[in-house]
Amino acid sequence: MSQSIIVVYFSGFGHTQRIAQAVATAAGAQLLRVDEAGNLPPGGWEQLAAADAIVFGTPTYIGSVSWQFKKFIDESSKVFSVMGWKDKLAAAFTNSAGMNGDKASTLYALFTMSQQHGMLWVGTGLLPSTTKAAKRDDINFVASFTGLATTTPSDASPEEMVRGDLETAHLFGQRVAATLARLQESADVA
Ligand SMILES: Cc1cc2nc3c(=O)[nH]c(=O)nc-3n(C[C@H](O)[C@H](O)[C@H](O)COP(=O)(O)O)c2cc1C
Repeated sequence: MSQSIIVVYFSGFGHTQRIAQAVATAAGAQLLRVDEAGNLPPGGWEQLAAADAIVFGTPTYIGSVSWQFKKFIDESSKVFSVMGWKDKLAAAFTNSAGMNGDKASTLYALFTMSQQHGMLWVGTGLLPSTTKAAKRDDINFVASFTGLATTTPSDASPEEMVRGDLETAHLFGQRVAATLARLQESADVA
């Protein structure tokens, strides 16, 4: 069975967009950008309705989702009212400047949103790199499990983003696609 995965994201300055691209490439997903006014392009809601999995991505701004992404989330209440995303897979990522930066607040907000929609959550499933020998370029150096968390120094361009974070994004995208494939295989057998 073919699978349709959408990575819907907002990015103010291009950093979260780079993560979105890495996740989408690895997942074989389409990208859908929430614009500066918090709107989807024409046909965006229909694309989401047709998807089997939706990966949500936003920078962390003042400890939570950007207002543009929050507007998109609030507008999804129309979908909620008919349980339009029920049983689709959901996953999320966020990028911020601080190693902690309260990224977890953003991921929990997205998790809560997904559960209100009745979606099925996929975490990172990646071991963290937490030993004395840990290096910044290691996989899941940020040690996030609920969703993908990446860190970009506040003065770094999108081109200067950490290679290990981009590789972690790649593995995360692969996990979403593999989870969806397993779910669809079980549905085919049943
Ligand atoms: C309005 C605003 C608020 C921010 N708040 C936080 C924050 O709470 N925690 C953090 O670690 N970084 C914070 N940052 C830094 C951004 O998360 C960081 O620059 C990120 O890479 C921006 O991603 P983008 O280029 O996709 O917009 C903030 C940046 C802005 C512009």
